Amino acid sequence: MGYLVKESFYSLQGEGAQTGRAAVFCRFAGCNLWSGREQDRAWARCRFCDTDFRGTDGEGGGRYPTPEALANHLRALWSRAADASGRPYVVCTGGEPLLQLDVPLIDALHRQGFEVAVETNGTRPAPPGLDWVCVSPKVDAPLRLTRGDELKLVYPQPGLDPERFFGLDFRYFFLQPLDGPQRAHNTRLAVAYCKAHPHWRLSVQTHKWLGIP
Ligand SMILES: C[S@@+](CC[C@H](N)C(=O)[O-])C[C@H]1O[C@@H](n2cnc3c(N)ncnc32)[C@H](O)[C@@H]1O
Ligand SMILES: Nc1nc2[nH]cc(C(=O)O)c2c(=O)[nH]1
Ligand code: SF4
Ligand SMILES: [Mg+2]
Repeated sequence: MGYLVKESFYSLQGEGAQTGRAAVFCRFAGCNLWSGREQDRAWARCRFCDTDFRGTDGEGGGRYPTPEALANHLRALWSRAADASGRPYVVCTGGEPLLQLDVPLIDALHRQGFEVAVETNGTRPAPPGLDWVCVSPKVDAPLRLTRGDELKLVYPQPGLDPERFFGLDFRYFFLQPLDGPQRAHNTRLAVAYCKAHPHWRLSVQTHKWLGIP
């Protein structure tokens, strides 16, 4: 079967606690909360997605038949651009990466020297061995992954009170303004929330401002 990847690229982590860090991004195809088709968005369980994750037609996308094939490809993206001064860092995202990311792939990425991060909606348990886990809960989906490094909540989500998450086992708690037509308004709401509840920090999607992938 192999791993279905929409695209892969080298950039800077734009969001959360690792913002500004050089990273290879591996965007897996497919998600369990939305088909990725615009005509399905209105009744999807996650309706605000800012990402095209359908198919394998993006740059560096494709079907990678083995863990080694994908890990080698991602390491080549790193080595082509980075010197030896920093630890190779890969961010597995999507779509929903935990539909595909498994222990053999994590092991292959570690053998290539990578620190392995994941961006997940938290509806599936995480395989062991991940070095950085970012969970981004969605109001209409069950949260099964209740520990990790950062919890990054898109805000606001009507019916979802951030304080519901605050007892969970994470090192950082971020609010990320919901991007879309109301982004400016949502950013003001998130800023106000972080000022009133200082255990929350603001996560700005810096790559969108910088115009980088
Ligand atoms: C495209 S998702 C892929 C990973 C995973 N499926 C998830 O939802 O966490 C990557 C990150 O972008 C966030 N995101 C998606 N759409 C967004 C939007 N319209 N505004 C702000 N953040 C958004 C997600 O919540 C998640 O933290
Ligand atoms: N630069 C950059 N940082 C990111 N952090 C999370 C991303 C994602 O789409 O999961 C993302 C992305 O697409 N680009
Ligand atoms: S769970 Fe993540 S990838 Fe899936 S639709 Fe929502 S934001 Fe997009
Ligand atoms: Mg993104």
